[in-house]
Amino acid sequence: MTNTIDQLNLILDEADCLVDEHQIDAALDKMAQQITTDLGDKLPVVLCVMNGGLIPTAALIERLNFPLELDYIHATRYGMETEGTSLNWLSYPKTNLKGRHILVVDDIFDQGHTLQAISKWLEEQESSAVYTATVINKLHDRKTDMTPDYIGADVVDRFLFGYGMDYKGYFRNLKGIYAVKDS
Ligand SMILES: O=P(O)(O)OC[C@H]1O[C@H](OP(=O)(O)OP(=O)(O)O)[C@H](O)[C@@H]1O
Ligand code: HPA
Repeated sequence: MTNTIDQLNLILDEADCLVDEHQIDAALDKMAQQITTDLGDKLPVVLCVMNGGLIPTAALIERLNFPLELDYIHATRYGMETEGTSLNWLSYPKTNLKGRHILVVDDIFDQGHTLQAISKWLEEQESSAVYTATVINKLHDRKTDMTPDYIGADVVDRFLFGYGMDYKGYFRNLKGIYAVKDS
C-alpha cells in the first residue's frame, strides 16, 4: 500500500519517543570516549553500514578527534519490511581492509545477524581487529551470540524508527528514536 503523508504523519503523531535528542547526544559522547581510548592510536577505518548507519556514523565521527578513514558497506536484511530475512549484500568497501583496525557503525543491533555477518566478512578480509558500535540495542532473547563493543542505549522490543532507522523507508531523519504505537 502506498504511504500517504497523512498516514505517515499519523504514525509519527501516535508514536512514543523512547530516546530523545539529548539522550542520543549523551550516549554518543560516551561511546566516542570509549572508542577514542581503544582506537585513538590505531588509524582505524570506520565502516558505515548503509543506510541506517549514515546518521549515527556522521554523529560519531565528528566526536572522534584522531586520524581515521571512512568507508561504507551496504548490507540489508529488512528492506521495506519490519521482519528481517537473509542478508542482501549491495556494496562492499573500496578500502583495503587487510591488517587494519575496523570500527563498524550501525543504527540498531536487533537480532544481530547484520553485524555478525559483516564481522565475519571482515575477518575473511584479514582485518587486524573488528569493533562494532550501535546506537540502539533492542532487548529480547532472539539474538545471535555476538554483542556490539559500544552500545548507546538499550531499548524495549518494539518497532523503532528515527535516527537512521526507517519506518517503511521514511523517518530516518528524525532526531529522536520512536516506537510505533502498539508495536
Ligand atoms: O540486528 P539485525 O536483526 O540484523 O537488524 C539490524 C539491521 O537492520 C537494519 O538494516 P536494514 O536491513 O533494515 O537496512 P537499512 O539500514 O537500509 O534500513 C539496521 O540498520 C541494521 O543494519
Ligand atoms: O525496529 C527496527 N526499526 C527499523 N529498522 C530495524 N531494523 C531492525 N530492527 C529495526
